[in-house]
Formats: sequence, C-alpha cells, structure tokens
Amino acid sequence: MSVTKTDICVIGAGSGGLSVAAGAVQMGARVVLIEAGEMGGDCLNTGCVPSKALLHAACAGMDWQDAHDHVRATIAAIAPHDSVERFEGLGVRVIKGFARFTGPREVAVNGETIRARRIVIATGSRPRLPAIAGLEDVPCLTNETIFALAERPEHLLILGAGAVGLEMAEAHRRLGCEVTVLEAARAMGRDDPEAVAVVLAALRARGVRIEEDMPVVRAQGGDGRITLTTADGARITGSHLLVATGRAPAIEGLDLDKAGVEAGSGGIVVDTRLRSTNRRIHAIGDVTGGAQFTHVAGYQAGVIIRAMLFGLPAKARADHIPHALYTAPELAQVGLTEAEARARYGDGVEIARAAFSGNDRAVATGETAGFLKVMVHKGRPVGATLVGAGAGEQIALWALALSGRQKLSAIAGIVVPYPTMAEISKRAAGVYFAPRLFDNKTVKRVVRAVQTILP
Ligand SMILES: Cc1cc2nc3c(=O)[nH]c(=O)nc-3n(C[C@H](O)[C@H](O)[C@H](O)COP(=O)(O)OP(=O)(O)OC[C@H]3O[C@@H](n4cnc5c(N)ncnc54)[C@H](O)[C@@H]3O)c2cc1C
Ligand SMILES: NC(=O)c1ccc[n+]([C@@H]2O[C@H](COP(=O)([O-])OP(=O)(O)OC[C@H]3O[C@@H](n4cnc5c(N)ncnc54)[C@H](O)[C@@H]3O)[C@@H](O)[C@H]2O)c1
Repeated sequence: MSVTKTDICVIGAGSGGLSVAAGAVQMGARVVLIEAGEMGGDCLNTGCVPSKALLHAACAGMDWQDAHDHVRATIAAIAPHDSVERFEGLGVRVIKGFARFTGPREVAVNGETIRARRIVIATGSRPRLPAIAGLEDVPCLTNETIFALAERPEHLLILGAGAVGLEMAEAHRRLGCEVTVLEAARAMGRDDPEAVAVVLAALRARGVRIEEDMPVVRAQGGDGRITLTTADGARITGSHLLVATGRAPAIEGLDLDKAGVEAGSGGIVVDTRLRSTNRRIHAIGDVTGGAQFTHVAGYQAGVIIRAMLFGLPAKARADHIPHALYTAPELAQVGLTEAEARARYGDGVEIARAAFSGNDRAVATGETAGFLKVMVHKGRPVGATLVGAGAGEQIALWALALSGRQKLSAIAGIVVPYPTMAEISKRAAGVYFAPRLFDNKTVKRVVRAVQTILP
C-alpha cells in the first residue's frame, strides 16, 4: 500500500471540508481532500441549494418541470466553485473514494494510506428514519431523493415539521401538490413559538395541513398510495411520503475506534476547540451533531484552520450564530430566544418589539405579517427573533451586533433608508429607548431649565 505524507487530510468535501481545504492550502499547508460522493456535499447537491432554488421557482409561479430545470441549473451554476478542478487548481490533492481510519494519524482510501499531521472529519449527516412500524417497507422520499422526483406528487405527506419539512411543504404546495405535515411534537420546536405561529398560519392559509403533537405509529402502502396511522387511530393517505425527522451523523464505516475518536448518538464528541478525543483529529459540521447549517460548518472551518496552521487555541462560539427558515414569511433567529433569555436573565431581560404592520415599506408591498423582537440585557442585545418578509437577510444586522457584543444604542444610532424593511430594526431599538427618553422626569426638567436660559 503506497503511503502519502501530508500536513492536513480532510475527509468530506462538503461545506465544512471544502472551507478547510481551500483556506489551508492557500495559506501554505499541504492538503489532501477525500470525497466519497459528490463534491459540495449535502448543501450543494441535496440540501440548501436545491431547496432554495425550488422555493424560489415555486414562489415565482413556475410549473413542476420549469421549477426542477431551475433546480438543476442552479446546482450546475454553483458546482464549479466546489469542483475537483477548482480545488486541484488551488493545490489540493483531491481523492475520490471512501476514507476509513487505519490508525491515530492514518487514513486509507482506494488502497493508499494518507499519513497526516492533522486530520479533519467533515463527513456530514444523513437523513434519520424514525422507528415507525412498516416504514421500512414503504417507498419514502428524503432530501436525497425529493429533488429528483420526475412527477408532481398529488398529495405529499411529510413526517416532521422542522426546517426541511416546512420548506418542502411551502415549495410543494405552491407547485400544486396537496400537502399534509405530521409532527410528533411541536413544529420548529427550538424556535420562538410566537414566531413559528406566524409561519404556520401563512402555510395553513395557503392550504397546507399541519398537525402538531401527532405521532405516527404505522406506515403502509406502496407506490402512489401510502397510509399513515397516528397514535389516536386516524388514518391519512397520500401519494408520496417525505421523511424529514432529523439527521444522523455520517460515521458508519469510518472505523473511528482505530483512531481513538469517540462518537455518541449525536455525533463525534468535540471540545470547544473542535478537537475530538484524539487531539490531532478535528471534527466540524453536521457530523458533530451541533447546529446543522452550512454557515456553521464554514465558521468552524475557520476556527480549526487557526489552530492547525498557527497553533492558536481558537475556540468556537455559538452565541452569535444565526439561522433562517426560508418559508414565506421567513423566520430568523440569532442568540437567545425570549424563553432562553428569560431562563438565563430572569427579570433582567427586556423585550423590544416592532411589527411589520408598522413598517411603511411592508404596508406598501402588502407584507405586513410578522415582527421583530429583541432580547436586551443591560443595554445589549442577547438575542433577536425576526419573522417576516426577508427575515433571513435582515438577521445579519443582529448577527453583527451580537458578534461584536455591541450595545443596542449602536442600532438606534444607525440611519436607514426610508422606506425599507430594515427600518424595523431601528424601530425596535427606538422602542427600547423611547420610555427612557420620553417618560423621564429628569430629561423633562433639564429641557425646561435649558429652555428658560437659551436665547
Ligand atoms: C433539505 C436541506 C436543506 C438545507 N438548507 C440549508 C440552508 O438553507 N442553510 C443552511 O445553512 N443549511 C441548510 N441545510 C444544512 C446543510 O446542508 C448542512 O448543515 C451542511 O451541508 C453540512 O456541511 P458538512 O460539511 O458538515 O457536511 P456535508 O455537506 O454533508 O458534506 C459531507 C461530505 O462528506 C462525504 N463523506 C462522508 N463520509 C465520507 C467518507 N468516509 N469518506 C469520504 N467522504 C465522505 C459526503 O459524501 C459529503 O460529500 C440543509 C439541509 C437539508 C437536508
Ligand atoms: N433553512 C435552513 O437553514 C435549513 C433548511 C433545512 C434543513 N436545515 C438543517 O437540516 C437539519 C435537518 O432538518 P430536519 O427538518 O430534518 O430536522 P429538524 O431536527 O429540524 O426537524 C425534525 C422534526 O421532526 C420531528 N420528528 C422527529 N421524529 C418524528 C416522527 N417520528 N414523526 C413526526 N415528526 C418527528 C421533530 O420533532 C422535529 O420537529 C436541521 O437541523 C437544520 O439545521 C436547515
């Protein structure tokens, strides 16, 4: 077996692995990148990119065929950025094959041994199928197959009202499918319930049936006719079934034990510096079981590059990481939700709110559903929840505020073009300061005194 020595060996060419490889090689490290499937991983091929392309096409009123052509064209347009050719051009050695550990510093692929000073596991996640009687015998779709569906489902059943379930419900309903979402617990359970309610109301108004606290106990049927039985005995029949009940870490076949890397049911165990139980092996992205987003994998890549290349003890933060749900309206969150802020700071937290119905641009465009609420502790925002048109774009301002640990006065002090949706952020900050300024006896006394002496 031939042996190749390198500085960094990256397993998985998805959002996390590609970022590590590109950053490290351009700063002078020797990098080997191993990918078993498609370059670009989940995000490009079966996740973010096709889902956002499908949502756009559906909201723009395209038909099934045009929408799927748009999905393929979008992937094809972005693919060169993640391609073998681009990475080889940067100086990375790319190996297409399945990697497995053969020792604490060694990985084997296609009969070759890669011996590396540092190894990065960025193998991502796979759809997790729940233990429901009969499910294994029913033809079910996941994110790996739904974007390649040739024909429009007449009635799409969706298990799980998380991000995948709700975005796919939105897209397929707009493409003309009947859609039923069955959620065992609460839809978008980690997000602010008041904000989630706005999204659910909009989806329901467009005809999506969403049932929460509705565990499914049995699945039966075949191609074109699938019946789900709920715990209370109700039977719901549809033509297709999408399972969107969360993810499992992609660690099968990696032989982690040979490298002394521990994994739990959530994924590879890492410390705040994203080191596994083998200190020379880092793990980033979905495989660690934390917040599963492309921008998190990319952020974590930056953290470990600092450690691997410069020996800096960089820690990964989580308090400034935003996420967004791309339904209409969108829902976005950064930092603590109201419930989390109240649990942490008790009465020390204040909530500053503004509604899209009070935003002139939203009124002009008819997009008045939704609100912003900002959780404030000692004059600093510790979280922001946005639900409304363009929430995913607008959360960037609050991500900046939390990332820089800025005061709310920084947001109150910005000047925003009129009329824009972005005014809602300044408005919420104004709501926080208004009583301090306008209901303040000292301020009033000072103004009266100054007025008596000013010429
Ligand atoms: C439908 C859907 C929509 C999504 N939308 C968004 C969104 O809008 N925004 C967002 O931020 N996130 C979104 N996500 C989540 C996002 O796709 C993931 O968080 C992100 O792709 C994780 O990146 P990663 O590098 O950890 O893993 P991946 O991108 O999955 O990459 C892992 C790579 O490792 C390879 N691999 C696995 N095992 C091996 C091995 N042993 N040897 C070699 N290669 C291996 C795989 O083939 C894969 O290419 C979405 C996910 C889904 C399912
Ligand atoms: N816009 C985005 O950024 C975006 C979009 C899609 C996916 N993602 C990422 O992908 C990951 C996976 O998404 P997901 O939606 O599959 O997972 P999820 O964890 O977000 O949601 C899964 C949902 O399924 C429910 N569930 C679990 N078992 C069930 C059962 N047996 N029957 C019915 N419901 C059940 C859960 O209660 C939960 O609400 C997410 O963590 C998210 O980070 C992000």
